[in-house]
Amino acid sequence: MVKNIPFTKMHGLGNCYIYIDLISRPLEMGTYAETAVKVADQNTGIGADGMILILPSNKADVFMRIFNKDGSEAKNCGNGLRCVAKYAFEHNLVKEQKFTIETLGGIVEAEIILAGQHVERVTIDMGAPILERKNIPMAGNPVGRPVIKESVFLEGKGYSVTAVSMGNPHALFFVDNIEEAPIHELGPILADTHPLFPEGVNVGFIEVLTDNTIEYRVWERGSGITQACGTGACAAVVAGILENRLKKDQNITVHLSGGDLDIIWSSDTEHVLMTGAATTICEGTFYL
Ligand SMILES: N[C@H](CCC[C@H](N)C(=O)O)C(=O)O
Repeated sequence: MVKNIPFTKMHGLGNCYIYIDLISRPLEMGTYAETAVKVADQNTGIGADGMILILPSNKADVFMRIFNKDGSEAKNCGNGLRCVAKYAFEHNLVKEQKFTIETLGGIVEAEIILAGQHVERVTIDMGAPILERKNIPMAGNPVGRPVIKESVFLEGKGYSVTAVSMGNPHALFFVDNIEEAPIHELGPILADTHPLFPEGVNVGFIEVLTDNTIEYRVWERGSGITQACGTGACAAVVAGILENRLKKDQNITVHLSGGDLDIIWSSDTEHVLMTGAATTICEGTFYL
């Protein structure tokens, strides 16, 4: 029996997902991973980088679950959090401009920034980055230490990598020219099945432009190259600070293919704050 599933397609700087509100309209959808693959397909589905579910939570105001294009579930999604926040506020799932969102990677705080009555931007307090090797997770030793500018040998070439988790894993490579970043060489081999990252990894490349602006590009675990990655932008700023290329407590503008994010790593709280746009593209019904 075909099921009609209402959805909202939204994007954060071009990183688009199919959002399904299971608070306003609880419904049985079968396996989420299979549905994510189906709706994300640009030929036989709606077309997106994945699917995001908005669910009730008993720990926060709402619960976000995020599935990549390949059906794999991630523990966090920065662009998704800003869009969930916008959706929840605009659909009266929350009453205040500040509220909490549960993710599999922990609970974050969202703050809606209004322009008149319009939700223009959203700030997410992403919490503290996770730096211990074993918690990225990344293979090798010492398990209890951060991975900063570690030499790795991949596909016959030497690279220097810093690893950061924002609830989901990121491998960060600094390059002199973002246009020449080896994204097609390293993305496919590292993102999903490399033994160095037992749960896969989002592969990010950064060019530092000034002491408060960087360019960032990404090959995402489970989705490939996307226009933007919010957790990746946060991880890139953290890696830049760990490598003494950027400074804490300073707003860093991250230029992504789809637009800019403002990121600060606060030394007071050790939390990373991410601010940026969230945009609704369309609403509709798909048939499952
Ligand atoms: N591909 C990521 C999830 C989506 C993250 C990204 N789209 C963001 O905005 O943070 C992973 O498997 O960890």
